[in-house]
Parts: sequence; structure tokens; C-alpha cells
Amino acid sequence: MLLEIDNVSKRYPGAERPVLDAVSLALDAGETLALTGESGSGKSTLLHLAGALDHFETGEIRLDGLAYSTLNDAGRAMVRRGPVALVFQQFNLIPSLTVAQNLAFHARLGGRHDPAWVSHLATRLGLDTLLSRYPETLSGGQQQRVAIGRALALRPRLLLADEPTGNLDETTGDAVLALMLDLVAETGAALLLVTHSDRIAASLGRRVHLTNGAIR
Ligand SMILES: Nc1ncnc2c1ncn2[C@@H]1O[C@H](COP(=O)(O)OP(=O)(O)OP(=O)(O)O)[C@@H](O)[C@H]1O
Repeated sequence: MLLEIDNVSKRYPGAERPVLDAVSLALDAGETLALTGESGSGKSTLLHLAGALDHFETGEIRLDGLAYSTLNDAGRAMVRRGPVALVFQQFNLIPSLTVAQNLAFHARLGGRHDPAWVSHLATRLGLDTLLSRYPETLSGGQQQRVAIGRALALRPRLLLADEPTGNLDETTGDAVLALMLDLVAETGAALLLVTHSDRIAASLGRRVHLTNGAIR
């Protein structure tokens, strides 16, 4: 099993109820899973925990057997520069860097920049003619394609995507999602994707639904 979320609970400081209540979820290498649920049900929180971006109180999360509870801040940062990559609804590109520099940014930080692979990703994502442009000059769909390329530049084992097409119109969003699913299949990565859309959820291999912080 690639990702194992085992009985994880989390409560934000000062909150009355836990935001996640004994959640268990497992994802195999190469699997694609949609995480749905009402607004506030805890989807983003669970995705952030899977990306080692935040702490949980009880339970355990393992990625390829590596237990997150044993990691310090440096260890969690290593997870995010290696086996796990994230794509957000807000594209989060670095405004002062060109498309080419944004694509290579995380791979360079991780010390594993592979120019041939990044060039292949740029071509697959239709970014070849945009490489010297800056993010503010790109459309939303173009920006999200750069963000997907940047995430995949490190060949992650697990791609985490939080409403990745939430800021795009339906046609653009569908095209971006199709590209992301193609590239995930090509790289053999697993995908955990948060969405409000039943239609998008149906295009992934499996689906789980969160209700008030629990999978019921
Ligand atoms: N940093 C935080 N501190 C305190 N409470 C938080 C924090 N982040 C989220 N919450 C609360 O936790 C609950 C779940 O939030 P979360 O963002 O995980 O839900 P979600 O299912 O992703 O919602 P949406 O679909 O609206 O994005 C909400 O009640 C939210 O207010």
C-alpha cells in the first residue's frame, strides 16, 4: 500500500469538535481517488495531513511505510520535496519566475532536476511556446498546467490535488483534468483529488465521501 491513513483524528485549537474523526483510508500505487464532501467536512484538512503539511493528534499516516508521526519539520519537508507533490485551487506559481523556472523550481529545491523530463512535461502540457512568459501573463488554465508540471517534475509517488480545476471554466477544467489524469497514469503516480463535483469524482478510479470529518 502506498498511502495508509489509519484512524486519524485532528482537532484545531479551540474547536469544539474534531475536524477529522478516526478517518482511515488507503491508496495503492497508481490508484486515483476522489475525496468529496460538504463544505467544511474536512477534505482539505485530510489532504494537508496526507501531504505532511500539518499535524494530527491520534492515529498514523504512512507513505511507503514511512510513519509521519516519527517525522520532525525537516522530515516532513523532505516528504514534500520527494514522494509527495501538491496542486492547489489557487495555482501558487512564483510570480517573479518564468514558466520554465517555475516548472523546475521544486525539482531544483529537491536537488533532482531532470531537464529532459521537465522538457517532456512542458510538451505534454502544451507549454512549449510559453516557457519564457511570467505567470501573470497566462490564463488560469495555462497557470494550472504549469502548476501540474511543477508538481510532476519530481516524479512524485503521490499527487495531492485540492480542487485543481475549481478556478477554471468547465471546458478548460475538463481539459486540464484530462491532462493531469494522463500524466498521472504515465508516471504511475497515485492521485488523491478533492472535488465538489460528482462529475469529476466519477472520472477517477474510486471515491470516498467525508461527512463531518468521518468516512461513513
Ligand atoms: N487552520 C484552521 N484553524 C481552525 N479551523 C480550521 C482551520 N482550517 C480549517 N478549519 C476548520 O475545519 C473545518 C474543515 O475545513 P476544511 O477546509 O478541511 O474543509 P473542506 O471540506 O475542505 O471545505 P471546503 O469544501 O469548503 O473547502 C471547517 O470547519 C474549517 O472552518
